[in-house]
Amino acid sequence: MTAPIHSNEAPPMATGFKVKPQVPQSHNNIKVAVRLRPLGDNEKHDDKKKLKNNDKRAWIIEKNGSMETLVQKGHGRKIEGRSVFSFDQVFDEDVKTPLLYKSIARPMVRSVLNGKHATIFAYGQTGSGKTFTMQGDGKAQSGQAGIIQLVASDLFRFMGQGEAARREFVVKVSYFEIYNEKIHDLLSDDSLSTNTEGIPDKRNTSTLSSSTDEEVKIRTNASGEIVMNVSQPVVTNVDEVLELLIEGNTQRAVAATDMNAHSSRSHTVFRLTVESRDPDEEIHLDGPIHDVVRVADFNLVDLAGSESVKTTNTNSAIRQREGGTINKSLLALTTVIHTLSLPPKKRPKHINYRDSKLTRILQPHLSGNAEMAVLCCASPAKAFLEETKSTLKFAARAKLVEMKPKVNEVLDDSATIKKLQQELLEARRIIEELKIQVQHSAGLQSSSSIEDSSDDNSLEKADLVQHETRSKPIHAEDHPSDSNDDFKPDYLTSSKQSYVLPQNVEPQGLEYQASRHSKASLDMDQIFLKSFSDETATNEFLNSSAAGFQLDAADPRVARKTLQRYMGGNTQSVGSEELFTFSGSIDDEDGFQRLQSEISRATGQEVVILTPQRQHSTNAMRKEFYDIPDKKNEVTAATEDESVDGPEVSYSDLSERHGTFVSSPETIRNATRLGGLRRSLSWDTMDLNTLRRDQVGTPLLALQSLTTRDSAVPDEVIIIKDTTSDDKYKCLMDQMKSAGKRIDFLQDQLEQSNDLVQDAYRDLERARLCIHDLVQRNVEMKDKLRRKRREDVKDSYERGEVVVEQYWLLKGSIYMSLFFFVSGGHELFLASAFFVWLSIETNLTAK
Ligand SMILES: Nc1ncnc2c1ncn2[C@@H]1O[C@H](COP(=O)(O)OP(=O)(O)OP(=O)(O)O)[C@@H](O)[C@H]1O
Repeated sequence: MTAPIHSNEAPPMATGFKVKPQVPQSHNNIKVAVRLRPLGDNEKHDDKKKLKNNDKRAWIIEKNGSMETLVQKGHGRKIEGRSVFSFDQVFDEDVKTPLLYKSIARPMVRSVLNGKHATIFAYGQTGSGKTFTMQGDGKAQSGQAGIIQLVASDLFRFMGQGEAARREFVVKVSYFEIYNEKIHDLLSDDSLSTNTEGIPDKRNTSTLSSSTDEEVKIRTNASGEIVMNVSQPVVTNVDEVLELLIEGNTQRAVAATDMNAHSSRSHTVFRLTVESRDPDEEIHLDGPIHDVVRVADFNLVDLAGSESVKTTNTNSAIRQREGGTINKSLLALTTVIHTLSLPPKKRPKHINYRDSKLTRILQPHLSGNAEMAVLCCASPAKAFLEETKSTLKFAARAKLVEMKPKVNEVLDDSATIKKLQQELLEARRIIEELKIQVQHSAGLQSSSSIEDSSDDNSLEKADLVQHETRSKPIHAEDHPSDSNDDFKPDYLTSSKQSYVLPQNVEPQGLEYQASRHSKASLDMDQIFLKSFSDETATNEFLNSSAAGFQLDAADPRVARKTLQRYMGGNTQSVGSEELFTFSGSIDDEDGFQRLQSEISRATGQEVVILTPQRQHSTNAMRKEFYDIPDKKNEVTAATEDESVDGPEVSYSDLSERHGTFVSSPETIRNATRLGGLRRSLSWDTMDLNTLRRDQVGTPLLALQSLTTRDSAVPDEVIIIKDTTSDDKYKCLMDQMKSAGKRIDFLQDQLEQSNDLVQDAYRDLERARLCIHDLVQRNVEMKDKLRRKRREDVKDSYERGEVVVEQYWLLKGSIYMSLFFFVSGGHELFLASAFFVWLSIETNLTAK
């Protein structure tokens, strides 16, 4: 065994060498460690000079502060970056992988569990020990674990420790290689074969590239992430991870070269994707709850060895081609690393990650959002001095690259699904509600159109309404027997009776039959609901909520409160003086029996009235609507402060104002006891109370809810109109109301048109001012123009005068000079010629 050349001593003074590491000590830089492998057998024996092992080595390791340094042996000048290289750690051949793992990779495992990406890649010349470092000796049952095995083991171990123990984890594995610039999924079903030993198969790489594996495509998704369609089995323990590693290895492109009997001819990426969520942590976005999920990838990259043709099998064209693409992609990696290592100011904006598949895949991590470590494997042998130097130079460059890993959190997929499902349900619910409303308003419209058709005679109109309603009784003949195929409601189909109503008893709108445990929904078309209360407030309330209840109450507040409480139910009035005379409490079974027989006698039909189930319903209702706990077995009595209907002024007051009074049995009982209400009828229809809060105000839904009730449901219910109701008054009220609305509308219109007129007037004013302004400016401009023109004319005139004068002077001078010339006055001729010349000259210069 070679003695470790790992010295903590100060560097030899003789060399005068002082290590000044250029490597920044930033915590966030790529971690770089160098691992020297033991001398190979051929390196030991191949030494013709019969040197001792120590002498065959080209490097010694020295410690310098926090850095470790590789110093080239016997090199005269010690220059950092040439013969001296400093790194975080340098491991000599005696150091076992677990030690290396502990100081370099273990902290990264914890980071990945916390949601940070991480990448470790093994770099170095072919045969330098990259695969050995990453995968150990590749055997399943061997003690020589590699980084991948150790990472997997710690990953699952740390999950159960500390903070991580609170979280839920999902681990997925993908394993792919880049061979001849093509990506192959090593875990895809069709590519797997079994090799229990896990030794990389010496797959005949001559056939590999052809067609055995389908090439995996890289694409960028909508959110800018790089995605590949590789298999990602979920693993739950370290054994499963190792099985996949072994399975994948059977597919790796490996071949024997002169340098390495199992030389990797491809770059491989073993990726552990760790997703985790804290079950207690959730956020609310637009209502629904979302889990926050941390997703981190741990890339364990075993690069193919950088190689020169001389050291590998040069005879094979395939090997040479492989070597070419390997070197090309390693060059791309080196270029990217080099660019990233430049100071920000010198760094180009665009980095060519797309130059190779390797850099493209590693781009998200290389670009900074990851913890990264480079394990540079090298041979200490003198024979590979240049190759090792090249590796160390790469390592030194990598050391300069700064990383900024962050925790990667996303919204849970399943939460997204949940959200969509909720949205779908909500949409369905809204559609159902809308359908019901449409059907309901269609019913109301048909009635109101009849009403509207006769404005003059409201009594006639009321008759029409009655006739319309009467003409559509719900009989068994209209609704053939129920079947599971069509969902015709039981209570619409089970009646075997037809109604022959007495003249003075008219069904007013709502007519239906119900039977217990009906499973179908109501046919909404058949239902016509109308309010005939003489309480304005109540009417308003009922109309606005499209409910079909009749209710009399002295105090509108009481009415409203009662309605709110009973909205899901069916509070109806049967209070006809002519028809029924009923006194005494009706909240007992006897009372109802008697009432029932009264109505039956009057109508000639057998009628079952809803039984109150008073205590149960009240308690349920208390709970549901008011959040008041059950008052077990307590009969609620109406008091001044708390009655079923809310606070009331006095019962005698009620009786004075309403000879016929409908309210809860309790109110009636108490009122009767006080002697105020002689002929009052009332019953509860608690069975029709809504099941849910959102059904309040939607009687049809409430009726539907009958179908799901376990409690006794009446077989038949007939709503009977009190013939004493003043339809005329009601119609007038309606008309008044609509007239009021119309007045309001016209008032609005008037106000709006007032506004419009005012706006138009303001605009007109503005336009007038503008025109005035323009006219003013026009006049001013014209004035200016006139003045200017006058001045110009004057100027030109003046200039013209000068020219005329000059012209005549010149002409005169010429004639004179001619005269003097002819007359022989030469001196005078010369003088006049000079004058001509002078005036011409002056004129020219002036121009
Ligand atoms: N630190 C080490 N201790 C013991 N043996 C080692 C060590 N490093 C490498 N080896 C051995 O050296 C040989 C070559 O190693 P390995 O296959 O890991 O090289 P490589 O860098 O992956 O080469 P290539 O790039 O060609 O795939 C293997 O037989 C391996 O067992």
